[in-house]
Amino acid sequence: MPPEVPLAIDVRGLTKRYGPRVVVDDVALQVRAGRICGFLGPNGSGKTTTIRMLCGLLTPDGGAGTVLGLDVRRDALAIRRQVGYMTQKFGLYEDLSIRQNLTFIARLFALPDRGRAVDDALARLGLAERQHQLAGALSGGWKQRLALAACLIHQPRLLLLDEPTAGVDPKARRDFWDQIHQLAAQGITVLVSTHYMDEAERCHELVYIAYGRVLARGTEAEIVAAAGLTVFEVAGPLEAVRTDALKAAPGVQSVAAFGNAVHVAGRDGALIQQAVAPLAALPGITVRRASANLEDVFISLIGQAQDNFASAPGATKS
Ligand SMILES: Nc1ncnc2c1ncn2[C@@H]1O[C@H](COP(=O)(O)OP(=O)(O)OP(=O)(O)O)[C@@H](O)[C@H]1O
Repeated sequence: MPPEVPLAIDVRGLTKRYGPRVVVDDVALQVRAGRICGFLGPNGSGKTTTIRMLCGLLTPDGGAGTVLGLDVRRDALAIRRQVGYMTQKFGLYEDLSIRQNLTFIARLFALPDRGRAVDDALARLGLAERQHQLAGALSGGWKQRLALAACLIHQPRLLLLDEPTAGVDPKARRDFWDQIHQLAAQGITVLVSTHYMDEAERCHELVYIAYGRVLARGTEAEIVAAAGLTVFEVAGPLEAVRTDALKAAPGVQSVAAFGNAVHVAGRDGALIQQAVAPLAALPGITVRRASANLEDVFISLIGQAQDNFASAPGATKS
């Protein structure tokens, strides 16, 4: 990405406390215009809180920076007008039709030509034919599409999407991601939180947060490389494999099942090899070196974070 592309999000030191608990702790985020940045982390790690500070709905207790060139502390109202925020709950009126929901949002933004803005949003998301259906009667995938239409109606330059595909079927998720990539190609910046690894892989770049702190950032390849994990895949009749013993073995940071295999990962290659070597003697079991994937890395990072932060005063528990 050429450095002359402006930063749509450029914040540092972002911090939020609830009482004695620091739920977002010194977070820095930089996302260039037109990029799709995946925001990952376990439940309760501070993603929603960070997103709400970025769109001006929550005032940070610390930190500074800009969103779309506007001051994240001073210009909250102006930021809100240029940002599309999709919440986890979609925020639709179930007893209004698709069109009525969009008209309502267009009114909230006091858009000058409401009818046209609604028509454009309906057309863009393929909702025109269903415009008179009640939102409450739509399937999860169509609700999600309507929610995306609603957050695009004022033509925002930045989309903040908080777990937009939770509970949505694979076809609808694929359509959604195609749409997100089309929007990014038009120059719209997207910060999207997700728990799905296949969605993380569709992002241009990723930020991983746990206990309110950023633990990893970069492209998928950069994050995997930086983690420096050694991974062995143990496959075969896994009933014979004592995964609890594996988890407790020195140097093992994660043991995760993938279909008929488990991935055993850690940073110390020699220790990992030592842990898995005896398994190769079990009947039908094969042990081979594998490439680390994002999930291996994130499981390993959260394990380290638990050791480092979970017992710290004010730590958030997920
Ligand atoms: N208004 C509030 N008052 C007190 N604590 C809060 C408040 N809002 C959030 N928290 C706490 O802050 C922490 C971070 O919450 P947040 O919703 O930002 O996490 P998240 O990463 O979005 O989680 P999830 O993946 O489950 O959506 C959690 O421990 C949560 O309980």
